[in-house]
Amino acid sequence: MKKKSKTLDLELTSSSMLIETGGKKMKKLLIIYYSWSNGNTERIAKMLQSETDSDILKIDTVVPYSGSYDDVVNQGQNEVQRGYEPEIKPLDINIADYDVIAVGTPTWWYTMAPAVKTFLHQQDFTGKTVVPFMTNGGWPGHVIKDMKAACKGANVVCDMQIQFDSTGGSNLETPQEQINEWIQSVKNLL
Ligand SMILES: Cc1cc2nc3c(=O)[nH]c(=O)nc-3n(C[C@H](O)[C@H](O)[C@H](O)COP(=O)(O)O)c2cc1C
Repeated sequence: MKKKSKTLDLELTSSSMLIETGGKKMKKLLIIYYSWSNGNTERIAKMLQSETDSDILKIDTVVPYSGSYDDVVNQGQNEVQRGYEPEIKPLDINIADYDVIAVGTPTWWYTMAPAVKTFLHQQDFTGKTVVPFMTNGGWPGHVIKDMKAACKGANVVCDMQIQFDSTGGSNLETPQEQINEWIQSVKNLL
């Protein structure tokens, strides 16, 4: 008797959950990004967050980059050339808890920022859907190709390149309409 009512409880819970989600089980989205210069990549990450039911997290290096913009451009070049992967701060999430992981990076010397490379190489993406997005100043290089190669096992979809101004500033060049279309395509995955 006791066992039967427990089963009924469970059935009621799952059917009310289905009603809440319009009869469709929603997939869980994590947005994780690195952003250094002006918060350009963070801006895009937050646009996606504002339109989705998602968790969002920023990647930080243990040792912060310091000096002038040009100092960091030079340091970044050196790190990219060496394939250096800086240590990143521990992340308060487990990607196993998510179905779709959107990963954002600025372009650093035609590839992803080194901190994002560290992150991608730390994870097991088997069975996950990964949405790579990047910002750049007009020289996108091979960021998306490199991100795809770094998250082995993932189903990589809806990749997006967003251009800001060529002086390394925060003026958005990609039309907002294109970004909205991309956000809609990510929503369609959920
Ligand atoms: C170290 C470094 C290297 C960069 N290399 C490139 C590049 O190869 N191609 C490009 O288009 N922009 C490059 N940029 C510009 C940034 O990708 C662009 O401004 C980006 O939107 C910054 O994003 P954030 O504000 O989120 O850091 C570089 C910037 C830095 C700091």
